[in-house]
Amino acid sequence: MIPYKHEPLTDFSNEENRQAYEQGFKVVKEYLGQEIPLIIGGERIYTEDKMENFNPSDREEMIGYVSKATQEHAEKAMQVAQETFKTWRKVNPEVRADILFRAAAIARRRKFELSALLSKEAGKPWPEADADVAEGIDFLEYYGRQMIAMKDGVPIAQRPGEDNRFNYIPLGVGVVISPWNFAFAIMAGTAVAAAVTGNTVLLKPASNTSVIAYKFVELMEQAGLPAGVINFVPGSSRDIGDYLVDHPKTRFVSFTGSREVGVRIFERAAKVQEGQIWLKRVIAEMGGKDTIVVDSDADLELAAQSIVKSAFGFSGQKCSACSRAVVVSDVYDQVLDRVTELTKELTVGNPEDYNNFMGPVIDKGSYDKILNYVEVGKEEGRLVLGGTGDDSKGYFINPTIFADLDPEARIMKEEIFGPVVAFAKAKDFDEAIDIANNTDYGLTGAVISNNRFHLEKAREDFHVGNLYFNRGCTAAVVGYQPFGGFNMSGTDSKAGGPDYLALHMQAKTVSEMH
Ligand SMILES: NC(=O)c1ccc[n+]([C@@H]2O[C@H](COP(=O)([O-])OP(=O)(O)OC[C@H]3O[C@@H](n4cnc5c(N)ncnc54)[C@H](O)[C@@H]3O)[C@@H](O)[C@H]2O)c1
Ligand SMILES: N[C@@H](CCC=O)C(=O)O
Repeated sequence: MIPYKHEPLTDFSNEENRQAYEQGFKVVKEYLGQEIPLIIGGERIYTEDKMENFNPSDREEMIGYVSKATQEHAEKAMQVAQETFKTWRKVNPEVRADILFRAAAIARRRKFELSALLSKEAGKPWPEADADVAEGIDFLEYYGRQMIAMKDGVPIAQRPGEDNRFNYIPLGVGVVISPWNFAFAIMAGTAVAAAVTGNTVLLKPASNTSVIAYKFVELMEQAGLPAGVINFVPGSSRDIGDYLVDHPKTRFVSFTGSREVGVRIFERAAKVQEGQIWLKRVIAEMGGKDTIVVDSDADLELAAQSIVKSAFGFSGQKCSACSRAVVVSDVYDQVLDRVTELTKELTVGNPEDYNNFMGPVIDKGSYDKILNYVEVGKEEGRLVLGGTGDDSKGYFINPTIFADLDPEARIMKEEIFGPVVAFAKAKDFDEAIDIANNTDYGLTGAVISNNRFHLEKAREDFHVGNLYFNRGCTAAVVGYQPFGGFNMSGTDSKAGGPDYLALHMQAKTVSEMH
């Protein structure tokens, strides 16, 4: 088996690749507006009540009509998953890994279709969609290899006449709850991390992006995943969210999403339900309020480029997005002016057009929430650019820059999850790091500096799970920059990292006396 290497991103300056993406749209158009079933134990179940998934760039275009799981369906899926676990847990880890490798190959062959679907269902510009699919392929390749590496456990101390073994075994039935913003990568990564380690899964994707999740479960079946290992239960979190989390047979919950929901899940999962014989494990990857710090001795062009790309890529709808720029005062105006200049060049429009850098935000709820924060920003700071939106056809918000914020301002502390960046001035580098650390989160951050001692200070004191030097604060690559945050950014797990699969297993010691 060749060593892991991340999936290369597509070069869209190449005409052939652009044509392949356009062809991807043609393939997607063949199944737009399809009815999407639940998948429980391999059985397709179509429900009367459905979610209407629309294109956030053009809400008249329906992506699919997705069946909604009820608590009865969730219960059926739980029973199927428990039964399947009895056999799946005993399948050779190398066989489980082979399924992931085959799934990666299938996804690679279909990557333009999958990316085109993300452009439609999640409003992702081509490069962002391509990166999302590439990351999903990376998770499949990386976790497959990780499982093989862990299959024989860890050597432990031995004594004459004794054979001591330390092996990892699966946990049981996992509820995997995924977000809409990395609708392929995170949904696929969290589901296969649970499955490849021998668990069975109830997958509840975000409602906005359930069609790509369905396509993924189909793809896993094509790769040979047995029925009942991943059960697809899209639906309203109001109807089945608590039910899945509270269920006494739920052994663990792997959640990626907002702080608010993550805290709710963490609290509910802590309660031992009637008939429950374990403490549920919760793996949570939550929100962020991420900062790029710019030092006085720094490449200011790099700083400006990094802020713009990290703040406005995918309309800032990333937990890793740069929503705060903290700049040392003697270079503040220069950096702010350059960021403003670069931002004016960004194109906003339907992401099906390759030339658009930014597409829409995901839905009306997000649109209204972000514009509400714009009004807050106008009270707290100086609006330098943007602050407007257009929801006549889709949910488009222009890239927005606020300046001269107090470090304690709301738009400096609360996750907006949109194309809004707030600038604050620091009197020196030490103060900049203090401001960077003043949120409840601890996900990503970046420092743009040529001062080695300042970088080393940041390495020690800038309290985020993913810290980057002299680059932007988004775009962790699986296996190279394991991803996950501190404090209210989650349970300190690191997706795409060497210890991630262990979170889905438990260690067993067996000692034989000869
Ligand atoms: N840390 C990370 O790696 C990471 C990655 C992506 C997104 N996020 C965060 O996710 C948020 C954006 O994603 P979102 O809008 O999908 O988040 P969300 O919390 O609204 O929803 C996430 C998932 O939880 C489900 N859900 C909602 N309420 C639930 C409940 N009561 N019980 C069970 N499930 C429930 C949703 O249906 C969805 O599938 C942002 O805060 C972002 O920072 C974090
Ligand atoms: N892992 C992604 C962020 C995921 C959250 O939305 C990145 O590193 O930019």
